[in-house]
Amino acid sequence: MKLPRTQVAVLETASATEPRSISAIAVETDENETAITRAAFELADAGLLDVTEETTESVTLTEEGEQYAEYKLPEVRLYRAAIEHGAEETPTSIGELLDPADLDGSAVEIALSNFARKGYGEIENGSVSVDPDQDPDSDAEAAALSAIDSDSDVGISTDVLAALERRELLVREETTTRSVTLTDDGVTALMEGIEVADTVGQLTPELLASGEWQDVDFAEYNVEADTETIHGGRTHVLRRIANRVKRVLVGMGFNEMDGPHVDADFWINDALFMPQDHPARTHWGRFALSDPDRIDDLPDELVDRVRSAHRTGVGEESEGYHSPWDEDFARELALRGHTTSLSMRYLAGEAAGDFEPPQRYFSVEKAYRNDTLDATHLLEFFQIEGLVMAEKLSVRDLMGTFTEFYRQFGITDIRFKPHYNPYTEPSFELFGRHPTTGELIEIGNSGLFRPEVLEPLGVDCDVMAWGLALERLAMLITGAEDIRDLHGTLTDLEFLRTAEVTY
Ligand SMILES: N[C@@H](Cc1ccccc1)C(=O)O
Repeated sequence: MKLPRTQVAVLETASATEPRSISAIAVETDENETAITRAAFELADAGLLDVTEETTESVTLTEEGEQYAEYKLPEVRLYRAAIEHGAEETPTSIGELLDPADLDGSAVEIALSNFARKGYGEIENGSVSVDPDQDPDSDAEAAALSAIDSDSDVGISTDVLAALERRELLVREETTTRSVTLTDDGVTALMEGIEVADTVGQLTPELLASGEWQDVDFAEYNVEADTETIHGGRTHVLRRIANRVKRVLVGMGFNEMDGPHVDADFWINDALFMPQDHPARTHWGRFALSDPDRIDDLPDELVDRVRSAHRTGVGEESEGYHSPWDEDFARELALRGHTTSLSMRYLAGEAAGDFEPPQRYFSVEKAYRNDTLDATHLLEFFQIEGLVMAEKLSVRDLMGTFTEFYRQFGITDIRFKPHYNPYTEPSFELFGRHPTTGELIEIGNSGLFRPEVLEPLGVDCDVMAWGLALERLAMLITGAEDIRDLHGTLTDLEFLRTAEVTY
């Protein structure tokens, strides 16, 4: 025999000798009672099961009933107080009895009417007289209340129950309990073996046309079943953080710079007073372009001033490198190794017109380095470039700006380490504490531009600047321990899907 799953479960849980309640079966089979009830009636129709119904009454005290169970009925309290006051001899005014009987408000009315109803005495013209032969200890209503209160509501007469119900001291409820017992046919069926019938997942035209739909068991929806997680489109973690960085910097009064990814070495390095034999300028460090491999249009006057800064320095105390300076090299094209090339173009008045202080600029753009790929280095990464041009700037301004910037991302533990850059003096590297490893990781580099950079550009005030790594900021924000989880060819999609960006 083949039966739907729930029916099989009911049959297997039912007994032939002892009625079992639907709710017990529901608990045991881990099904809901409605499904079990339906299955039980279907089995009863098939003659495999007997279903019996038993109606039981449950009685519960109302709040007032509970109160009286604890503090006695108002009429009983009135009777006791009256006896103590000697009201069996002389009628006592009600007023005098209220306090000793602990009655007030509506309880007074309740006490008086029930006192009279139960024949505890008489009330006339505001005075109470009692019948000394009454015994409130055997008050049936009081006894019933305490019996119900202590859950032993056996043997309470229906009259008393009705009276207490009228007084709204209790509520009566009828509950129907259904129990099942296996019939002989049920037992036989079980012994012969019952299989779980296949369930139909979808109603088809064929099922309808053949009438078969009436006999099949439809699968129930399981709204708690595990389902495949569907990942909707989502802005990349890094892009989200980049957007946030931009908003923060705009909020701090900065404008956004842009410029070429491929640029002349002049803007990437020479304008920055980077000696032409600096290791970062060798073919190991940079991605050079071969076609075209150089540009012609450089601002001639600036080229001359930069050449002279490199060769002999600027002003009185600056020396320069006293080495040859090759203009051809300065015209060579490469992917920018940092976005400080943009700062140079802006400071030179090349990009945003006349550049008078005060100015604040930033960019969140890609830089390219021929580094060795590892957990903290990528060949291309995003730099958060920034510059502030103003009359009087100090290291304090630099630190204050970083403190404020990182604070917006909830990062408060940042460290400054004196550093060397050919183009800034003083220079500082920045470190932040990784949230999961606890290690200090380098998050940026900064400083105040040297006169050898500023003078050729025609800038005669202070300029502080920095390059912060967006990916390192992202590591601090997301807890990523490997930069390659965030971007590159090995990104961990699961990490990106679930990464929490908190700030
Ligand atoms: N260009 C530097 C960052 C920097 C920019 C401006 C001033 C000082 C430092 C780097 O890539 O590390």
